[in-house]
Amino acid sequence: MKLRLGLPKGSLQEATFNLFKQAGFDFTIRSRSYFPAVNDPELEVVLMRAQEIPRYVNEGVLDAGISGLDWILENEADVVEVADLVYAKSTSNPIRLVIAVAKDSNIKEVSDLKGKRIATELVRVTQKYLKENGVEASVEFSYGATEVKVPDLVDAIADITETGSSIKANNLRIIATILESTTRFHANKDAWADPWKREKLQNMAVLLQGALRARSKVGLKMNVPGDNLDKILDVLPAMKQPTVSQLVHSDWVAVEVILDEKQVRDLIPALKKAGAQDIIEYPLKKVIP
Ligand SMILES: Nc1ncnc2c1ncn2[C@@H]1O[C@H](COP(=O)(O)OP(=O)(O)OP(=O)(O)O)[C@@H](O)[C@H]1O
Ligand SMILES: O=P(O)(O)OC[C@H]1O[C@H](OP(=O)(O)OP(=O)(O)O)[C@H](O)[C@@H]1O
Ligand SMILES: [Mg+2]
Repeated sequence: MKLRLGLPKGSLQEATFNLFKQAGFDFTIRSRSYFPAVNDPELEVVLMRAQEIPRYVNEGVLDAGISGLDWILENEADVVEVADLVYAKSTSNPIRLVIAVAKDSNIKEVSDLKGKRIATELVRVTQKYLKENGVEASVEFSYGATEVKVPDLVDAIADITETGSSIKANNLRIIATILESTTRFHANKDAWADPWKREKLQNMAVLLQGALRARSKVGLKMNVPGDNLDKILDVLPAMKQPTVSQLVHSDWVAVEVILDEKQVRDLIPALKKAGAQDIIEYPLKKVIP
């Protein structure tokens, strides 16, 4: 038995391949081939556009796939969400589908879009949003490079923003957020109903989530004179349960803890001050609660 999996070409490709690698799935792409080789004989992988993956998952051509929530909604794909994977092209944050206008435009809010022209790759999602807000406007499909169409070709755009640099570079101003979107590991309903496929999907989800969770965390290990242990435990973040082990032939102990990487910069000097020595920090590949 094999699970047929669609992975995105384009914006999400590199980040997706990196995440899968960290999760233990290694892909090799031969040039121009859309069928990467993978080190898991239970997987059959197809590279496709993110726009189309939810549709093919919905239709059962693929058992499962990776794409953004934006394209799942745009395709009105009735799929099972196996895992919400919070990563995008260049960050680990959700992205936003926003409506933007030229900086000096007199369009200030959604109601000002009445009778205006809006270009977007996500026509249905945009139309639905305008309808919910009681605004009648003309929404036209854009193949991409949408930002450059304002103000000469259209009055506004609905486009993805991640770092904000495209909005800034094109002198645009955001007037509304239609949707926050993250990357979704989603499956076909019949595939989900198949016990073997469901278990495979769930196992993959654990590994993928574990890999993502590990990215913001590190391990910290140190040696501490037994007398200083209480002081050290006071410094360490309260909700953590450090592992304390006795060093052989010594009254020193080793303390080990997993914590958010962003805490480490303040913590290491404090630990040193409290008497810790031989402090090491190491990266983690997976964290499974
Ligand atoms: N920074 C980003 N810019 C655009 N899309 C992003 C970004 N980060 C994540 N995504 C997600 O990637 C998918 C975009 O893929 P899509 O195939 O529409 O375009 P693309 O990969 O950017 O290709 P193209 O270069 O033709 O625009 C969407 O689901 C979107 O949510
Ligand atoms: O906020 P930012 O980090 O700048 O990212 C958002 C930009 O990235 C995407 O463009 P893409 O590279 O897919 O090109 P496209 O416009 O041709 O789709 C998206 O459509 C925005 O233009
Ligand atoms: Mg794009």
